[in-house]
Amino acid sequence: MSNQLRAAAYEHPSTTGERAHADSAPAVRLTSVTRTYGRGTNPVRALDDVSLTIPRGSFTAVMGPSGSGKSTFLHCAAGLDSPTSGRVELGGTDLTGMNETRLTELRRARIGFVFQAFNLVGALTVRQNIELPLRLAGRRPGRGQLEAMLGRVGLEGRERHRPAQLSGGQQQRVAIARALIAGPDVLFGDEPTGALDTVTARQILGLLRSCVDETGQTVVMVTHDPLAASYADTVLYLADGRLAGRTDAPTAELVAERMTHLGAWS
Ligand SMILES: Nc1ncnc2c1ncn2[C@@H]1O[C@H](COP(=O)(O)OP(=O)(O)OP(=O)(O)O)[C@@H](O)[C@H]1O
Repeated sequence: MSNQLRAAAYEHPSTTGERAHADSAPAVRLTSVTRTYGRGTNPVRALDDVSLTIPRGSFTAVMGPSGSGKSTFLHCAAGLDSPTSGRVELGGTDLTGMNETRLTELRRARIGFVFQAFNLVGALTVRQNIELPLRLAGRRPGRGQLEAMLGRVGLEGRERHRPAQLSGGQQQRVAIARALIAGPDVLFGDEPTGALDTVTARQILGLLRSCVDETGQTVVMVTHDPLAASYADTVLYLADGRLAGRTDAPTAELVAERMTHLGAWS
C-alpha cells in the first residue's frame, strides 16, 4: 500500500458519501466508540470516543502503554465485547445491537483470532484444530483446502501431530491456519508473538506479513514490541483510551521513540 493511500484510508471516517456496498467497505470502522467499565462515581473509560478506519488488505499494529485500552479496542473491533456507545462495523456490517447469537455467527464466519498463548485444543490433531471453525459452523473443508492451508503456514506433514508435539512457533502456525481457514474478513492478533523467542517471532510476523501481501488478508495486531510493530503498514497508538497518533511505514526505532513519548516505559 502506498503511503498516500494509507493516509487517505485512515482518515476520520465521513458518513457522507459512504458506500453501502459491503465489498467496498473498510475491513473495520469504529465511529465514536466509548467503552466504560463500572458505574457510579469512578467509571473507567477504557476507550474514549475512538474513531478510526482500517482498510482491507492492510497490516495494522496497535500499541500503547499498559492500560491504554488495546485489549478493549481489539475485543470491541472483533465483536467479543460491545461498546458502551458508538458504532463498530466489520466489512460494512454494523455490529451495534446484534444479539449474542448473531455475533457468534459473525465471529465464526468473518473473524479470525490469534492469541499469545496459542489456545489450541490439546486433544485434537493439527488437522482437527485447523478444521474446527468450519466444523463449528457446520461446514466441511473443501477438497485440498486443508493441505493448501498447511502449505501456506509451513506445516506440511504435521497434520497428525498434536499441539504438545510441536514447538511454540509451530503451534502458532496452527493457530494462524485455524484463524484463516474460514476466510475471515479480519485476522486479529492479541500479542501473537508475545510468547515466542525473537527468531521464531520474526518468522511468525513474516507469515502474517505474507498473508497480507500475497492474499490481501487484513491483519490487526496488538503488540508491546516495536520490532513486531515494524512489520505492519501502520501503527496506531492508544493512550488513556484515546487514539494518540499513528506511524506509517514504521521502523522499530520510530515506534520505540513514539512509545517513549507516550510514557510506555517510564
Ligand atoms: N473488565 C474490566 N473491568 C474494569 N476495568 C477494566 C476491565 N477491563 C479493562 N479495564 C480497565 O480499562 C483500561 C484499559 O484496559 P485494557 O486491558 O484495554 O488495556 P491494555 O492497553 O490492553 O493493557 P495491557 O497492555 O496492560 O494489556 C484499564 O484501566 C483497565 O484497568
